[in-house]
Amino acid sequence: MDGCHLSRDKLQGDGEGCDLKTSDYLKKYGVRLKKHLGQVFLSDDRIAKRIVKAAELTPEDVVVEIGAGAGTLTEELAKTGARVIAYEIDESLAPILQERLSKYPNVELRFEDFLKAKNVPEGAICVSNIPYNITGPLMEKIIEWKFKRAIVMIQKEVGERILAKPGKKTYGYLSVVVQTFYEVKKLFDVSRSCFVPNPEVDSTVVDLKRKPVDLDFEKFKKFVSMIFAKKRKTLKNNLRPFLSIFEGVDLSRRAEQLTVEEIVELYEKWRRALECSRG
Ligand SMILES: C[S@@+](CC[C@H](N)C(=O)[O-])C[C@H]1O[C@@H](n2cnc3c(N)ncnc32)[C@H](O)[C@@H]1O
Repeated sequence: MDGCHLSRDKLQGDGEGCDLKTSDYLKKYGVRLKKHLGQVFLSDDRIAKRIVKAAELTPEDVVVEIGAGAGTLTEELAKTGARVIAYEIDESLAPILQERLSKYPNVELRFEDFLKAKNVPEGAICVSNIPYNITGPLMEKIIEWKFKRAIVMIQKEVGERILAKPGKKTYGYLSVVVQTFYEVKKLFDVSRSCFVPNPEVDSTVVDLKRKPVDLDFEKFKKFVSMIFAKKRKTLKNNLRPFLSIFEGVDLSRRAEQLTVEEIVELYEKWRRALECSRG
């Protein structure tokens, strides 16, 4: 079959058959890909189209893309008419992005590290194929910037952790932190053969919808790290310095057995007690 095979649940590519636009641009500008920046680029714009379709963008929306790469996804976002702010840390990609995107006045390119970005519009929609080597810190940034929705392509195994329910082996810190702030849904898997170069892993596209939750994120992260510090130990063990706060609470379970709501309830108890003790 020519090109990437499209199926309902999984998009597969056959490498050579995929649209070579991305490779052509890289060749034209002599750009060498940087593994340490997680540079695996979509080589099939049908996947970019499918991601953008799922986002249901309108010209009134503000979209933030983390890691524009060679602009395959950015160009599809631009076509929706939404205001697109695309971050890219690697300035050597500027000639490609400028050639591909200069015809779209609704696109703003920001050549900076998204992890250090200061003026990200709060409450925007994030649509990104994110660099896999920094998925954890980027997910935390997505929460901090209060994106109202985030449609992100991530490594399949990380997707499983984000989507995991209590009692599953993959349920842990990342599942709890993300699911506290977002309703999470899997959209579809993408085969490794749809990227240049082919990564060693498959990908998943997940859809995150912001919940009306207002928590002190820094404190919450600290609490969740603490209860998952020794994953196989009970809450009693992990919360040892604070046992007096939890008198009368059953701490015989492990954090991985608790729902997100139960964890938020314990966190609120802990936070209130610490605030009271400080007067
Ligand atoms: C997985 S590639 C995706 C590229 C493109 N969006 C696509 O789908 O083909 C991730 C991109 O993020 C960029 N990147 C890595 N770390 C970054 C950071 N801290 N801030 C902004 N961009 C970053 C990389 O240079 C790379 O271009």
